[in-house]
Amino acid sequence: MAAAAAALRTPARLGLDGAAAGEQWLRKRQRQRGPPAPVAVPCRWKAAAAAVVRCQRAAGAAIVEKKDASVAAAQERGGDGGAGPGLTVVMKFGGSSVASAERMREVADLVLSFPEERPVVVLSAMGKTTNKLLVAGEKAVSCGAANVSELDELSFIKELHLGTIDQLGLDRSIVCGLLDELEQLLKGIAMMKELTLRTRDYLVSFGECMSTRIFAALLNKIGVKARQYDAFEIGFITTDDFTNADILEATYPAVAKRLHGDWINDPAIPIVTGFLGKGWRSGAITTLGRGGSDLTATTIGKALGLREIQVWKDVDGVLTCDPNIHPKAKPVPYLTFDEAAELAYFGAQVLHPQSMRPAREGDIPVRVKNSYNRRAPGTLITKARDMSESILTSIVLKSNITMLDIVSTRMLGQYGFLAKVFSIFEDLGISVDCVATSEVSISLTLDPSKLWSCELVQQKNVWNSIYSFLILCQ
Ligand SMILES: Nc1ncnc2c1ncn2[C@@H]1O[C@H](COP(=O)(O)OP(=O)(O)O)[C@@H](O)[C@H]1O
Ligand SMILES: N[C@@H](CC(=O)OP(=O)(O)O)C(=O)O
Repeated sequence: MAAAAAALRTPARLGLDGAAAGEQWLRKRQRQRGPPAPVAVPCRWKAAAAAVVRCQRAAGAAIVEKKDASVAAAQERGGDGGAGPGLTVVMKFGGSSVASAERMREVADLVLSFPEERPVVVLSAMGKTTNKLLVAGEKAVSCGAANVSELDELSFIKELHLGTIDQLGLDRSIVCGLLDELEQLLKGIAMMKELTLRTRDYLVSFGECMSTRIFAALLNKIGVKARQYDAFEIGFITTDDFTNADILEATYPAVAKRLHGDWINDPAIPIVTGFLGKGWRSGAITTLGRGGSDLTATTIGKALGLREIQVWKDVDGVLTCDPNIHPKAKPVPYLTFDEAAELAYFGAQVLHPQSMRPAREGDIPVRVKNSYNRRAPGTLITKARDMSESILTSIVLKSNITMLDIVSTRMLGQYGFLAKVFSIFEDLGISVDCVATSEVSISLTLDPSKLWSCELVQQKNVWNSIYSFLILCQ
């Protein structure tokens, strides 16, 4: 892998210094683009705006609504993902892909190596920035406001971002305001001696806000017009479940309207923050759960009805198992949305568990590729695939499972027993992963992220309801 990456970094291939690659790309783009077309169906957007209002009045309904207004609108627009003037693909780059100045250059080169595409770029925070921000927040709770400036993690984040900007020859002012704001926030946490989930989301948002600003500035410097967007400012509307928010249906028309409208009026590659949204009730910054930039990418793909969603990682696609467990894991060439969703849900860290949903709903292929080894074919995820040869697709390991065994002879020949058990979990809002039953027992595994994020395990009444049910069963 190191050899492949080194080969791709030759100056001839990069060609970024003289802005030649950028200018070449721009010229080709202008030849292909032709005259800008108006937004084809303005009445659709009025319908979408009405949907936003409905969502604000009844969030619950908005969460469960499955209607695909944005997909229909995008398709009716004449297929922005086709040969028309619109954007064609999403290219999402994870933290490992943009971990340094050298990696940012490499990714810029990679984006420009597809001159036939009109991409939307989604970025995660640089390298391990999100983890560092979280540790800084934890430390700030007890370190005292006077000591915040000395936190190792804050110094690391400052050095990483300012160092990257210097190496790329950009202006430090791109992130100076954000770094000051970050330090102020950490001082606020230190003064309050508390780090709420809401503050945690605000805190980690600095990672994506900085990486996207740096990358957009890099593209502009090399002569490729790019425009940075904070997802929470362009219509990514979510539930107010801080650290694990769900995207609301109103997001699709809002995001499509903004990105498509800007592109038509003044074409520039959109560079969008992954992972972030805006709580519909609180108006505060939310996050989509760890690894949530994948979901940002598929949401944009569906919103704009794009041709393809590309998710660029540091591995050759979805592998037959976690390479940290078995280094000889092999890439899986094809997967269905359902298989990928299941793998992600049951622990394959490579994709965000919810990320397949928008892609499946919009029927947009997802390609998982390696930004360190771009020639590797990667994994193509689509609605259906040839299953005739497949025996075992991939193996995942999910640790920290909470398992509950309910054993009672009162189940024998009875009806409604399972219904009673599951109604308790429904009341408590606990998601059940796996179920096995026999005539006298039920074994359940519970989704740990929901358990811990809701802090349900600490609520006595939860366990009281389960215990009293178990006693009833005896
Ligand atoms: N089945 C799997 N296939 C591929 N990668 C996996 C799998 N299970 C776990 N991983 C891990 O997921 C990592 C890629 O996901 P992630 O770190 O979220 O990437 P990024 O930050 O680039 O989006 C890989 O480096 C690998 O260690
Ligand atoms: N930066 C966030 C969001 C994300 O998607 O990251 P990555 O693409 O590097 O997994 C995280 O670390 O969770």
